[in-house]
Amino acid sequence: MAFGQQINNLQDSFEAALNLSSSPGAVSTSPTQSFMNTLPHRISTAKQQKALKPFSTGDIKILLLENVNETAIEIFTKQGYQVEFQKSSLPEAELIEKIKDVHAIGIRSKTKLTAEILKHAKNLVVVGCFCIGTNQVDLDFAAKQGIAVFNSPFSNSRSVAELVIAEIITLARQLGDRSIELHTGTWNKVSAKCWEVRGKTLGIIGYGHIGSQLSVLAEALGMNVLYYDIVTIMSLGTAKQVSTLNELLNKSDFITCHVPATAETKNLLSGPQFAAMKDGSYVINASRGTVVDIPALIQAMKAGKIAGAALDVYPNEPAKNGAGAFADGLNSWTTDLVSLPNVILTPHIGGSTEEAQSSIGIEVATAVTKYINEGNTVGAVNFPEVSLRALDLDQDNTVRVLYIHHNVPGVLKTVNNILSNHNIEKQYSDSNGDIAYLMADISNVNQSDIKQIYDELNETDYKISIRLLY
Ligand SMILES: NC(=O)C1=CN([C@@H]2O[C@H](COP(=O)(O)OP(=O)(O)OC[C@H]3O[C@@H](n4cnc5c(N)ncnc54)[C@H](O)[C@@H]3O)[C@@H](O)[C@H]2O)C=CC1
Ligand SMILES: O=C(O)C(=O)COP(=O)(O)O
Repeated sequence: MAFGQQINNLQDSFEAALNLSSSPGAVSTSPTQSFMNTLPHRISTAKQQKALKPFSTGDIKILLLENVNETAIEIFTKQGYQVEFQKSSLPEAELIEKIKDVHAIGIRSKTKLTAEILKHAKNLVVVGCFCIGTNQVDLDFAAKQGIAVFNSPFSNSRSVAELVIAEIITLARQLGDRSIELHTGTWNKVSAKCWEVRGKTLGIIGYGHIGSQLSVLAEALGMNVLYYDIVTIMSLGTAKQVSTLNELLNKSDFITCHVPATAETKNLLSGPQFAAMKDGSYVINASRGTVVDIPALIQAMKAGKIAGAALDVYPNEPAKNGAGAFADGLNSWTTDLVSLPNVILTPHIGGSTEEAQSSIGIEVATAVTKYINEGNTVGAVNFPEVSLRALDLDQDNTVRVLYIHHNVPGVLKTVNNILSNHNIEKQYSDSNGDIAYLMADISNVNQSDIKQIYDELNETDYKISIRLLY
């Protein structure tokens, strides 16, 4: 089949690019490591009770939650990692138990990795968010623990944009209501308050990956597009950026949100914003459940101000699929919302297509693997982006030093002094806020040197986490 073949080719090319062959050895530690770690490549900071020995991919444990795509499972399994897969997210207590043991975790939008949970993650080096949003992870806390976080910044943006196009027409033609009526035997052929979308104005809040794709698709349908964003962005097609949210609200027939969940976007659309919209306008939210104040939306709909709404995301979302999962008081307004006409409710499926999930699986699993095997952080969302070309395993006695540290003066001098008896073949260092990351390949290192280098680096005050790959 053409689609399947395309996916396989994509995976092949990713793997070719990665050259995911055997892994170097490694030792590592971080201040949060338990006194006595159980894994061969982790040694205690205080007492080096484990012999330093080459790292084996077979020791790496990965927990995959929320039905992460099989493309990711394949990549991790091929590496020889130990992979545990769960279809849903986990209750907090179970997550804490499981996260204590693993080196990598793969999640989607549902699993919250708060500081409270991450502080139990004694062996964790990397989080893979198999989605776009990363608001579910405490990124700063993770960085301070030396845990890199990766996501897939655009693999599902087209899927979301297409869903929103479908919703615009569905709302304009009241398709949801007509379909429900006919399912229950009622023939209701009406044209009142049903519209073409051609010539109408779409107002996009957040003109990023999704908002800008949507803009192109909407223009192809003959819509005029306005957008509001906190940064100035060049428009695609003939879309126009407006300088205030209010201007967008006043002028648009359809308003759709594509912003991240931040303190600033919480209840971005609430009572005053609904009041500022044109009478009979439509509201769409496929970003995050915090962005639209749903009780205020219900009020505006009951008052006849808003003619329809499509929601894909909610402040509280069920942990797993199943009858009754949404209607059981998870959110106080559910009964009110479902009783309104022309409201489309979808269970956070904006990015849920075969194409998106497959390519997200490949992209994030590839980044996570490159970090575990090579220390490469290109694409990390909470770390400095550092990369050196793959370690040459044929070159004897070469060690890659991965040194994550607090971003303070004097670190390079100290670290290079420690490495100075060896030839530094390559070195790269970068910082991101309080966190900095140094990667160096050094040659002519024997087994006893490895231990000494490790011990000396481990004594430095500003280290967060150290791994030596060989
Ligand atoms: N329903 C679903 O299944 C999915 C939902 N999403 C959500 O959609 C959001 C947007 O995704 P992308 O377009 O890929 O993100 P993006 O980062 O490419 O674009 C977000 C845009 O919002 C702008 N922005 C941020 N704060 C703003 C504010 N206060 N007011 C106006 N604009 C603001 C940014 O400047 C940026 O241009 C994600 O953060 C995620 O939460 C993403 C994928 C799937
Ligand atoms: O990519 C995102 O941010 C999404 O919201 C999609 O989330 P999901 O992978 O469907 O849990």
